[in-house]
Amino acid sequence: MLAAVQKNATRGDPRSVVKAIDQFCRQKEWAMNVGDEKGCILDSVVTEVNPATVLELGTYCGYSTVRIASLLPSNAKLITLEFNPDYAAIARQVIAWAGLEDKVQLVEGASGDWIPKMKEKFGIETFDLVFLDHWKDRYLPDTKLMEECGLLRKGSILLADNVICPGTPDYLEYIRNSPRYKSQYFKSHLEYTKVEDGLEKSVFLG
Ligand SMILES: O=C(NCCO)c1cc(-c2ccc(F)cc2)cc(O)c1O
Ligand SMILES: [Mg+2]
Repeated sequence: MLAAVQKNATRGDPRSVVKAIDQFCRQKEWAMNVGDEKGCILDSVVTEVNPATVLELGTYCGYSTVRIASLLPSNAKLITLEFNPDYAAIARQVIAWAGLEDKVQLVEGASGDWIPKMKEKFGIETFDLVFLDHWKDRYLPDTKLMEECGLLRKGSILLADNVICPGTPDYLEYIRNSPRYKSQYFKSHLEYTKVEDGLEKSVFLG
C-alpha cells in the first residue's frame, strides 16, 4: 500500500494519497481503511464540525488521518492513537507523503493508557471530534473513559466506524440509550465491498 502511494500519489497532495490507497485496495488487496464511501460521510462530518481538536482512535495506515487532517483549519490539532507499531510506521510515512505531519500527532500505544494522559501530555482540554476506528471492543470502555477524564464537552461529536461490520453492539446499545447522547446512524457499506456497514454519529449533551 505504501509503495502504491509513493508510486501513484503526488507528494503534498492529500487527495491523491487517498485516491492511490482506494485504487490499491480495490484492485490489488483489500484493507481495513474506512474507504471512499464511508470516507465521504466522514468528510462531511469533519467539514460540518470544523474541529479545532480531533482524536482518532485507530490510525491503521493513516488513510482516515489524511482525510480528516486535509480538511482541518490551520491551527487545528489531530491526535491519532495506534497500538500496532507496524501500522504506525506505515501511517507516519503516508501522513508525511501527504504533507500533513504538522497537523498530526501520531501516538503509539494503547488508547486505555493514553486517554487519561491527554490533558497533561498534549495540553488538550476537550475534543471537538472523536473518530472511533480501533478495536471494536474498545469503543465502549474508551468512550466511558473519555467521559470520566472530562475530555468531552457539550456538543462534542463522536463518529464511530464499523458499528454493523465487524459491529460494536455494546457501544451502540449504550450510546443509543444514554440520555447523555443524541445519535444518528449513517447507513453505508464495508469498505470496498457490498456488505452493509455504517457510521454512528453521536453528540455529547454534557
Ligand atoms: O479491526 C478493525 N480496525 C482496528 C484495527 O486495529 C477493522 C476491521 C474491519 C474488518 C475486518 C475483517 C472483516 F472481515 C470485516 C471488517 C473493518 C474496519 O473498518 C476496521 O476498522
Ligand atoms: Mg474501520
